[in-house]
Amino acid sequence: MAVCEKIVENVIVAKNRVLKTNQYNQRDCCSAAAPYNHRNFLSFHGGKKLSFSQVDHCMKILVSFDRVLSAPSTTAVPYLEKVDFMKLQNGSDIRGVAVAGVEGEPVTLTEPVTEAIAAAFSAWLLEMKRADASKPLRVSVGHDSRISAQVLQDAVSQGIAGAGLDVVQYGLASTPAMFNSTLTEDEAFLCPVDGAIMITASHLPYNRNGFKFFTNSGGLGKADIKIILERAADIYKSFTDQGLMKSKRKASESIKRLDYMTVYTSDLVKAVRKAAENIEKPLEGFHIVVDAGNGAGGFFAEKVLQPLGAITSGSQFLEPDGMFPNHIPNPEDKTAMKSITQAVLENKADLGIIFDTDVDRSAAVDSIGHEFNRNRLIALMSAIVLEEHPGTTIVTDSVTSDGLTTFIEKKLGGKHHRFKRGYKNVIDEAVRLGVSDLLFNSVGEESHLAIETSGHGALRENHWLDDGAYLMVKVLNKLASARASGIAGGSKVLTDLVEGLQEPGVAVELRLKIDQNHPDVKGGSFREYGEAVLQLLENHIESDPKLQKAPVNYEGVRASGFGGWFLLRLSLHDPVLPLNIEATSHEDALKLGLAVSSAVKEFHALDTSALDKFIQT
Ligand SMILES: O=P(O)(O)OC[C@H]1O[C@H](O)[C@H](O)[C@@H](O)[C@@H]1O
Repeated sequence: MAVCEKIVENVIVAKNRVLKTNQYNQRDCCSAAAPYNHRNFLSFHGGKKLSFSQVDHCMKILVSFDRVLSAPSTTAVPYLEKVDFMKLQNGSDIRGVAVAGVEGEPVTLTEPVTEAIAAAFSAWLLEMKRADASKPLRVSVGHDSRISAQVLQDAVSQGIAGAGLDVVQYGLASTPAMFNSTLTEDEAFLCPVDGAIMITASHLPYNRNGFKFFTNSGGLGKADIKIILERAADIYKSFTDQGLMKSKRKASESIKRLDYMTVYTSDLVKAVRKAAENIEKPLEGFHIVVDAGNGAGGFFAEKVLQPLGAITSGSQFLEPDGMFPNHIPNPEDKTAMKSITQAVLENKADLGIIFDTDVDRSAAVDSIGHEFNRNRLIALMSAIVLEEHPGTTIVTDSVTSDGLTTFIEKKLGGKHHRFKRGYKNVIDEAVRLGVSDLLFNSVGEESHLAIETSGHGALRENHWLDDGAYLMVKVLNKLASARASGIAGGSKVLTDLVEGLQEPGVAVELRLKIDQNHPDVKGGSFREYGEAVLQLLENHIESDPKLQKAPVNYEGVRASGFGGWFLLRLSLHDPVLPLNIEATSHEDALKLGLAVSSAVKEFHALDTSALDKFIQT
């Protein structure tokens, strides 16, 4: 165990160095949170995974070390570090670094920060629901498979309990299940809850984490997240040792734990059975492999597919592992798609299904290895939805292909509304189209599907819930109903649905970074700088007869030419201008790349190396 002694020594040195921030954890070393922090830290100390017995041995030493250090103070908490809460906003989510050890990425999502955010959400919820004191509001808390999940779950629970609300912990859960818990009517499961918090950073690396918030009206938007973070900053400043201990005590006395995923998964099972005229096992005999990428989606094989009769052997990476040792859990990721495709082919399966870490994104693979992700997933879902709702509008993100528009409009008879990037933007737009209320600036246009190339998708029939698992339920319904009506051939029915979709020979996304420290940007914002780049590009297009500006476009600059198109836009979150290019041939894609390159060359704070490299190949 010499290795443990060395590690413990390192941990103690590290803990001493960061004692100021760590005192939060050491207020009560006997709580569940303190040893868990160590387990978390130890398990991944130095980037190497230790065995369970090594971790246990180190834990014993460290817990006694904590006993010596912990001496609860009754004064204010001067050791809490200054935090820029607004930097934690990531569109309609909150994201930060929750695990130390990656160079240049200091921890921003500490436990006190997390507790303050949860307390701020609780205060926001109390106002929204205009709650009276007679019946405390309930908030459900779930998490994905990240290694920081337990620590943050404890801190979130303390924030909620400290604000006087009831906490219901679901443990490992999916993001859509958390939203669903605000809609489920089942008092035995303490549902519906008034608010839900999902602890996740989706497909981001292991050291990150974050929060998504829901009420029965859906996920919170940007404006509400801003309000919550502003309030969290005030709460954080006013923390006292006594107050923090009180919230911890309240949480330990009042937390309830429930297996809500059983309710959610049985809803999915019921949805497939209902579509199959109440056959108990409509997927009997189908061989379907699932790839959960070691995220939270492993439940789909055992709790959805198997009860429906499917064979799931060959499914992979179902067990949660927050280090994501096999591939990034993200259907947009090429390696991830290659992995599930290989699993389908090796197992001679009928279908493959892949999820991201928190199961709000998904994709599929047919029996011969064709991928249904990005434009092909949208085409497939559009075909399914347009059979049910002829003529309906399909709302998608901005990076969808021209071929998809032709497919939806000419082959399927629907309308393609290409909107902005961002799943929340896409869903909100689909809702806005359908609401017949002038106040919402509605156009009274029917839409049943809002979907992104990222694999996020929401259906009107499912409360506009952004749910990768429900998208796959629709795919399963199609498989089952085709067989019930005598069509053999397994997933060929799906492949046939997307026949005629024109696919580009070349499709790339190049991400051009804006250097915020460059003298050209200093003093201004990267957004302003990015807007200036886009403006100049637009002027270039107008003076170039070989390029045509897209007549309708909601973000960035999109133009057609050379048998293809490009879109340059500002990233939703980062100081980056993502450039998407699609063309029939590599030469044409290069011409499009060159057009962008020559337009933006004067912008010295824009790192065009990815584009330069593309052009040179
Ligand atoms: O604008 P980008 O940096 O390309 O990021 C855009 C993406 O950000 C997040 O991952 C959201 O979950 C996606 O809905 C969105 O499409």
